[in-house]
Amino acid sequence: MFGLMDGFLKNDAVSLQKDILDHVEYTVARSRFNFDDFEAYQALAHSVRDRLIERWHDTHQYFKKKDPKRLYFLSLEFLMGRSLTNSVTNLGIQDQYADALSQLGFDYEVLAEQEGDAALGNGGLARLAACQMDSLATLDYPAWGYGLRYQYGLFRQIIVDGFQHEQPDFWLNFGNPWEIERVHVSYPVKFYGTVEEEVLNGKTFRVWIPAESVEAVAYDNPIPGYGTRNAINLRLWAAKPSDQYDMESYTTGDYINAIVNRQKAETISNVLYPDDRSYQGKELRLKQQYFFVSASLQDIIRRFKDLHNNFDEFPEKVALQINDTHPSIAIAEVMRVLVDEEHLDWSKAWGIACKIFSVTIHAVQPEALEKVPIDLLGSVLPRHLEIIYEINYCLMEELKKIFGQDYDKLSRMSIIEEGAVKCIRMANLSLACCHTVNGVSRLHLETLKTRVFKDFYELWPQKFQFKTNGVTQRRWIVVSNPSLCSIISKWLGTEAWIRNVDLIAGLREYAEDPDLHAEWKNMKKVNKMRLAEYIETLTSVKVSLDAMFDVQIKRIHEYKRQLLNILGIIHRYDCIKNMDESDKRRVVPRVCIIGGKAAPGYEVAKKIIKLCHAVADKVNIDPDVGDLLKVVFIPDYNVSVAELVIPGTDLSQHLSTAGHEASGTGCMKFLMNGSLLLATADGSAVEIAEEIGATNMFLFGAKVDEVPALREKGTSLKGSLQFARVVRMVRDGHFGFKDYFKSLCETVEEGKDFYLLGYDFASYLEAQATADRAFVDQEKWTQMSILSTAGSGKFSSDRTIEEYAEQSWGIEPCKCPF
Ligand SMILES: CCc1ccc([C@H](C)CC(=O)N[C@@H]2O[C@H](CO)[C@@H](O)[C@H](O)[C@H]2O)cc1
Repeated sequence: MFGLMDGFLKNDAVSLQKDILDHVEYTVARSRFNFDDFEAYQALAHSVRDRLIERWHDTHQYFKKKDPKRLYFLSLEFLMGRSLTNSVTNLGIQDQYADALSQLGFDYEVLAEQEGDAALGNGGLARLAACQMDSLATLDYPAWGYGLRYQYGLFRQIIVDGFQHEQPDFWLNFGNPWEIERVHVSYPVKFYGTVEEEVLNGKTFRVWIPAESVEAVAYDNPIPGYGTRNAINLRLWAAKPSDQYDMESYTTGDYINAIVNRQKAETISNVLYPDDRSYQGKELRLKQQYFFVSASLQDIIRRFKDLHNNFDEFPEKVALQINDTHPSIAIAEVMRVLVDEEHLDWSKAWGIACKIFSVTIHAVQPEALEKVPIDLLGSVLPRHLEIIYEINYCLMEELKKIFGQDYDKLSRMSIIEEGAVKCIRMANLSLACCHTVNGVSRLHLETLKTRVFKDFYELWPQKFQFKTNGVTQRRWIVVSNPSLCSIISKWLGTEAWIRNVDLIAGLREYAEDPDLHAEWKNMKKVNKMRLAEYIETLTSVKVSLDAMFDVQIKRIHEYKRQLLNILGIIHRYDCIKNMDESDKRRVVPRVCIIGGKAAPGYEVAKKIIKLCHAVADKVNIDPDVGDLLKVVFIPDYNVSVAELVIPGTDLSQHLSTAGHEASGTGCMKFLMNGSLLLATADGSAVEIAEEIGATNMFLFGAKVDEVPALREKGTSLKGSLQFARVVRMVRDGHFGFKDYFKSLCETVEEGKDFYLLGYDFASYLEAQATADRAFVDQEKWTQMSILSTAGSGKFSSDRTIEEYAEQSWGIEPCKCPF
């Protein structure tokens, strides 16, 4: 029903052809008789964009009419990936487009490959934000996403002789059909300067006299919901020189300098920080955070004031979600605007701030929590520093009333961190203000309650909640695994699961059905063939489809223990080398696939990437091993690569030391696609085991409450003999680069093995052996695979968003009727 008649634009194949050819001629400006695949893609994208814009307009007209409470989702990162196929799928016109294009002599898949990824983020946090936008739109919530329009996304990973090199990702080179530049939606953002005292009818006010102004211009990215007319907005800000010419240099003919200064302004939003580890207190990073926060709040308050003139109503109309502490300067900015510009008194303003803000923390390691040096904040945002001091003063006064002279606790809870470099603890600022503090899995919240934010939890237990992460089944099944999508719809007898994924549990009753098994195995084979072709094209390694495709794809981090995976591979290789032919016949062939980017300055992570290549170079050419074991590092891992690798995976690995992965979302995508999980009981894996049954996955390793004691043990903690042997092989140069890998081996030496690779190695090998045995019985494996998909419903971002809407944001669906 929906999709055929779409506003004014028709979606029958002939109309689509006409629109595409019109865009070839009038938008891409190529003759309709001579254009290449990329130009065809651009024209196709613009014809889809037209249909998104119609829905965007209708949705926002309707929101304006209904004036519902809106959610504003502030995130410094959105990892959107490609938009074309996701958009036509959510518009429900994929088939019409495929027909229209084939009649024009084009293959839809070929054109879809022309699109580059929008990689405006690092990893989990960023992709989660993108999945959540898809669910917010599909569930008809009146929501806006706000972020930065980086000109350079996450670097391209180029591998040269096994080493990672970073290449700038200038993704806007050929323009971006998925955005609409809103030249009229722009706001000045101020920086630096001083704060003066001003008296106004007897009342003294603090007035910020900024020294620099940069213009923020909006770029709108329509986000279509699936199976609804609603399309919400992701508004990304780009910095432009403000039109206030500094006439001074202009008149002195120092024209060039004037232009250079103007250009300097633009750099604020230019590049994404590629580091998802610790916060380095960089000035540009702080300016990026304040730039998008200030522009977003000016936009939000302008929209509120269009229909309201009393800030008492603000909390009823606005919910502000900050994605980790990166946008938490927004708290000080709201106080500045309400007190300095709207002249509300402090406590009233604070009351409003505490009603509108909620935060989600995505990290476990205290060092990932942001601390801004006071000098830096004082120079870039002098008035905000004053406000944060005032907020901290009120907090300390409140705590003194409760905890008296317990100065240790007061100094732990203070927003101001004394010490060599006095800092602002952005997490404590967020906790002091936000009405809800969310963890991203049940286990993560326990860690926040008992370790990271213990003091605050004891003071405000009601603020602490968890919203277990989720992923959108639209992109991660319907778009990336169409053959699985049709199997599910066929056996459930409906497509309703795409909007209501709890229905997917209906597959359970067919988990042993031989016909479903046959279709399921064929689906996996088709996806493995696609992956095998991709691997051969990229790495010229030929892999056998009968092998188990074993995958670990995520950012490279010591706590994610890609090194444990590689040491496990070396063990497997070593065993095969020492086998006789009869033993070899019982070996379950494996293709071990690893992929992920290392933060440019993260040396240990880069060594792990090199070691993976060094092992691959040795194993893949070893005649004694042949097809029994292949090792592949997939370069430049990103959203589109994940969409290709995940459907073709038999076994996925999630090896974080228990207590270190806040949630993990890759595991959920593998689960939805019927790949079995080999994992530690960490983050969301614990909840996955509850949903599908621990016997349908391969759990191993120390449990979260065992880790601290094991670490205490230090040198007395003996790794297994096998572990010592494989580390020795690396140290002795078995894979070359002896000196280069020395420090890497030292990270897992007894007494220094912080992430417990040695301790967990034995149970890891056991879990791997159990997986081997399970894989031999293909019917058993297929049943476990079907039960994995059937148990994945909980891990849809739709469930996550519904929980946030009901328990944190207090927003209701607002479905555009026409
Ligand atoms: C300041 C630099 C920086 C940038 C990004 C981050 C992110 C919080 C890191 C991140 O992506 N965390 C991941 O978030 C996912 C979504 O909630 C979780 O599933 C992962 O467990 C968590 O590591 C930390 C530090």
